[in-house]
Amino acid sequence: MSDFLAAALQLTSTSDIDSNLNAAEEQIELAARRGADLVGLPENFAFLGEDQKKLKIASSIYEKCNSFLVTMARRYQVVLLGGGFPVPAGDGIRTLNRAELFGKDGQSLARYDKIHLFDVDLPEGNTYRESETIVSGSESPPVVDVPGLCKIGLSICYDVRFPELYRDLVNKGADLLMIPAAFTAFTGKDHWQVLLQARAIENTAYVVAPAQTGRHYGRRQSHGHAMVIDPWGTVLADAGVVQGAAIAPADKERVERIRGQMPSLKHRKTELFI
Ligand SMILES: O=C(O)CNC(=O)[C@H](CS)NC(=O)CCC(=O)C(=O)O
Repeated sequence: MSDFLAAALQLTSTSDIDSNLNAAEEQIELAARRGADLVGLPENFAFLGEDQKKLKIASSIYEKCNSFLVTMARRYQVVLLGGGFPVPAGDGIRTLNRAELFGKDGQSLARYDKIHLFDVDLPEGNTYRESETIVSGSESPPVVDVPGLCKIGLSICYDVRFPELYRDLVNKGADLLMIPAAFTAFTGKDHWQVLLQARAIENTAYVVAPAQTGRHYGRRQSHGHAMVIDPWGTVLADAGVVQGAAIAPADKERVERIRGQMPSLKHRKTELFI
């Protein structure tokens, strides 16, 4: 039996760091009490506010996130993903947007700096220019074999639209794909669940997708629906639109079983494609 419970947490983060971290701890504790071994926090869990404010206090957000994640992993004995937090980029202005996985002892297991930046003008009027405040990561995301769980691959939010990133994670052995997000309400209603299920089905892998939900500041509103999806593409848990968690069992053997039933990864003709 190598079953474990995976929790995709859902938050409504604002520009108030302390209250965001308190809300995050509350959900981590609830998930741990329900028996979760793997717990994911969404993108922007510690701060979701105006870009200029974020840049001004970036190093303090980073310090707080780092010690928070180490403390929470140890306190609640969970493998914990900080799904996206700013890390000063070294140019004194912008930041990296980092996801980092911590073990139960608080050790850092893997980290990933978001590659694909959300520079999009949405038809509803909102404009996003992530590259104005964030430097793109320069390395493909990692896969880490977490003892007692499975091989976990990292990604962040907008990455979900780039299937080649997940194919790379699966080529590196991933059984489970972490997709922490702050998906917009506008794109989320049409794209979020479809994209997540597609990534799960085409890679025959679990998807654990923590999410932001509701109104954060100004017109910024997130879609919610944090999810756990199995390697067949079935949604095992959906957090709806309130703060909380989607919690469901994951199991390495189930990945192998479903890859046996639907061996599409084995039928690839990679030699025909660039
Ligand atoms: O703003 C920050 O502080 C940090 N970054 C985010 O929240 C990012 C960029 S605005 N959000 C997304 O990538 C949403 C993608 C999305 O919604 C889609 O692909 O449709």
